[in-house]
Amino acid sequence: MNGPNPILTPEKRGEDLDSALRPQSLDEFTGQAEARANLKIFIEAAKNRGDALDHVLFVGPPGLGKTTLAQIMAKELGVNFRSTSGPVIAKAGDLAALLTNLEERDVLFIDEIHRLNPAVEEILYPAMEDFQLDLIIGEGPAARSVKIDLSKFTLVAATTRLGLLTNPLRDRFGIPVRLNFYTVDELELIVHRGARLMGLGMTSEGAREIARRARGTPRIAGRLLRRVRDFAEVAKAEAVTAEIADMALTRLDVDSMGFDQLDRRYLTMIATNFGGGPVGIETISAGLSEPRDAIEDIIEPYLIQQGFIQRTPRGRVLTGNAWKHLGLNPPANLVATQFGLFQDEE
Ligand SMILES: Nc1ncnc2c1ncn2[C@@H]1O[C@H](COP(=O)(O)OP(=O)(O)OP(=O)(O)O)[C@@H](O)[C@H]1O
Ligand SMILES: [Mg+2]
Repeated sequence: MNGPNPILTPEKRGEDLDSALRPQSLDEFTGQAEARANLKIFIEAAKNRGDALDHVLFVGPPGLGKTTLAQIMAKELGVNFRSTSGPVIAKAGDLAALLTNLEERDVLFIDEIHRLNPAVEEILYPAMEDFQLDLIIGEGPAARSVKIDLSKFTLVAATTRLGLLTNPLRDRFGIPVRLNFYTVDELELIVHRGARLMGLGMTSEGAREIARRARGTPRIAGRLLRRVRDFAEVAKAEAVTAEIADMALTRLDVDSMGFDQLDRRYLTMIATNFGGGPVGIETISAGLSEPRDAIEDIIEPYLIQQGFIQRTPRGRVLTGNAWKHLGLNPPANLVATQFGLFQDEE
């Protein structure tokens, strides 16, 4: 198999599957403590003032809970939740239709806002700032501009790539929120909660094993949990033990670090074809036959966070951790610099 394993990628596929485990309130939401604490205060304050919450931008890798938090915010604010995504809004008129249908203080969620068409983005600026639409009606000499007042709404947007947002758009969000990979402890709680909701027996060791191998991502934890449940059921086990979890995850090709086949192909290719790097992203993309976006959005953030690769101006470089994990010998110059052999020899 060449492409990413659908169970293991943090990309959203079969979102309906995920939604059963989706937390429904800020208190039910595990992890992201800082973001949660801040949001709680801003929501409380907006509610007390009877005002719309300032616009919120969620930034972070796929599957960390951006959509979930956006839904929770509408619930906690007690307002309607309307949802769309950047690539779906083809023309300015599509966005205008959405905006004019919003009620006072509603939440409009725009996923993948970095993929908004520039003509659409133009009409979003005055909508966000002055709650007004500036529309051009008609074409040529008959064209005229009209202004339409909008309800005071809250735009909640999500992106995996802050760097792809234009500055004027980025500046219009009063509340930027960065989501980080979850700790193993947090994922363990999420696995326990998921197991409880599924009516599945779970030992702490079993939950820990799944949590350790979920790539810091609740969406992956949820998917691994479902597959582990299948194994547990077939084995007629009362509860998921570390052994059952390990057996299931090993079968799914999730290694001890939680890396899947694609992660390992990425690391192995840089090691064996490029001597550990530096190697450019385009070269990696061609070598793996995977789009550059997918590599930058899905594979690399976790490898960087775990200290397996570094992004340098000249390209990606494997660290000592990566060589060790692959069971390969790093080239001599890396040994010298990263393992501090020169100092040792003195
Ligand atoms: N803190 C959490 N606690 C428990 N489950 C969570 C948490 N965050 C996310 N999840 C689970 O992970 C799934 C994915 O979350 P969500 O769809 O919100 O991610 P996302 O950041 O919007 O991803 P994408 O960038 O791909 O849109 C949810 O369906 C939910 O079941
Ligand atoms: Mg989402």
